[in-house]
Amino acid sequence: MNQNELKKAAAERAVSFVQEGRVLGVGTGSTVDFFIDALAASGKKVPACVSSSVRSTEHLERLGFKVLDPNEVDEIEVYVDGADEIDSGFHMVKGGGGALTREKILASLARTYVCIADESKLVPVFGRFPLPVEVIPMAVGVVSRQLKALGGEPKLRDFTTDNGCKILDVSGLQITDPVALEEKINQIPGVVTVGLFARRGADVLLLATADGVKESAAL
Ligand SMILES: O=C[C@H](O)[C@H](O)[C@H](O)COP(=O)(O)O
Repeated sequence: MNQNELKKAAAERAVSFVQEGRVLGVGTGSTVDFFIDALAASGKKVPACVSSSVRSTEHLERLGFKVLDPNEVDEIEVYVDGADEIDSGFHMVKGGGGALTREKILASLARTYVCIADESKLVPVFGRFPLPVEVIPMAVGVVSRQLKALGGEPKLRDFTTDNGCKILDVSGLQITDPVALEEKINQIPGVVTVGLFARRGADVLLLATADGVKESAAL
């Protein structure tokens, strides 16, 4: 199976976690695109979704789903999203698609976070994928200097987020304590969100491997 087939397999398995009659949280990315298609094909009755990006909202609406503003929702039963890297503690690096801030907001509203990924995303230690940091545009310079002081090499992505902000992709960081680093980077003035999801990681991991989709729950 190639990587897209694995992503699709994980996405299709996630449909079984969707609770009919409850608002569903939907993340962003190529794996989530497969999930949205699989959900539509399943015929499951979802009264409404909340989405972490314009891209996913448009995809959902095209397939006939109602999408609510998160301000209209107090809690999401299940949130389905992908990851760029995930470790054995179900912490994640996210933001390859630039949707990290809205993803973190939806994750905070969710009772159950279901992460869907192919096996290449499971890592012993974060760092292979550059860490995305969403930044207020006028703070790109100052935040870059602070990230360099932490040992990182920030690179400005040629991209503007749905929130009108910029993204610094930071390589070279030693991410041995994801919870501590998430807090530290979030405290830099000008940072909107760091793409480390450590304080609130996933609850369920659906990891697609050559031997099938492996399902595990956080301890
Ligand atoms: O901003 C995007 C998200 O964090 C995605 O969940 C992440 O980049 C994984 O994307 P993909 O499913 O395309 O590998």
